[in-house]
Amino acid sequence: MASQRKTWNVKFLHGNKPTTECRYGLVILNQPFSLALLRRLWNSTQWHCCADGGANHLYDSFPDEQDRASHLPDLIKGDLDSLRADVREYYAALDVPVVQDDDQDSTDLMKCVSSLRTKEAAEDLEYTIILLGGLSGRLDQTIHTLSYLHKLRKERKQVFAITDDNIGWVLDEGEHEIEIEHDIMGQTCGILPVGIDSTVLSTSGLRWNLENQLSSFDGLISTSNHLVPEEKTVRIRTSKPVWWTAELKNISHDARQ
Ligand SMILES: Nc1ncnc2c1ncn2[C@@H]1O[C@H](COP(=O)(O)OP(=O)(O)OP(=O)(O)O)[C@@H](O)[C@H]1O
Ligand SMILES: Cc1ncc(C[n+]2csc(CCO)c2C)c(N)n1
Repeated sequence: MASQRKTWNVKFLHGNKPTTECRYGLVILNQPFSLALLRRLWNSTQWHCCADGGANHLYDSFPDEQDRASHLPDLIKGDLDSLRADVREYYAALDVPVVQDDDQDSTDLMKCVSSLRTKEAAEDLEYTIILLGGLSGRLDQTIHTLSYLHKLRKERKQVFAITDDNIGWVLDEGEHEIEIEHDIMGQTCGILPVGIDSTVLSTSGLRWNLENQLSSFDGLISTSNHLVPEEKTVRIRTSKPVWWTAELKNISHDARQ
């Protein structure tokens, strides 16, 4: 097993501006999301990109024109089969780059990440990627998200997928410390052996912990596990990459929205 230990914090869920040394990129996918979640993730990221029809959701999120115009994405990219004509015209008129890539062997999500790679190479920086959406809805797209983040772990330090219900990401083989934001995360969580034959898991900080236990799609899977209110850190050791997911609390009644 690799001897790396990684620390994860998800403070960006609070919607605060990131500190200058961290770079965050938001990729808005073609899925419904709450305005409350969008605002938080928008505020905590420096680069904003819409995957094709993701721009429709961004546009529709802001009925107020001033609000809409102050949330312009840096890029809209995809094969553009989902982007509405009125949305395209609106953003193009405000000089948002709308890039059509007709490749039918890659998804619009992949096309956005490809543009971020180019930007990163120019800036000599790595961005933490936050996907808004991708964990529910169409099963083929959902599995694509699970698979794509599994692959991206080999080239990137941090990629998160976030919906109104969940946050999830891939824990590569090794040791992980996850800082829990109890005010935002709900109690339910899971460790999912997706894309691997099996893994050996040890955990602490959960309601039901594992101690060198084999987990596989065909066997034990830790679903419906619970975070413990007293525990600020969850530790997970895994011999193969796994998906970690935690439920999010409903933030749409937040006073700031
Ligand atoms: N129903 C969905 N469930 C989960 N993720 C989705 C869903 N629809 C879209 N996405 C995500 O949003 C991105 C942009 O959406 P878009 O509808 O433009 O997809 P696409 O890549 O053109 O795929 P398709 O042609 O199969 O719809 C997708 O690449 C995918 O990551
Ligand atoms: C084996 C195989 N299966 C499906 C597709 C179709 N496809 C995959 S990504 C994509 C773009 C979606 O915007 C499309 C149409 C393919 N090319 N190859």
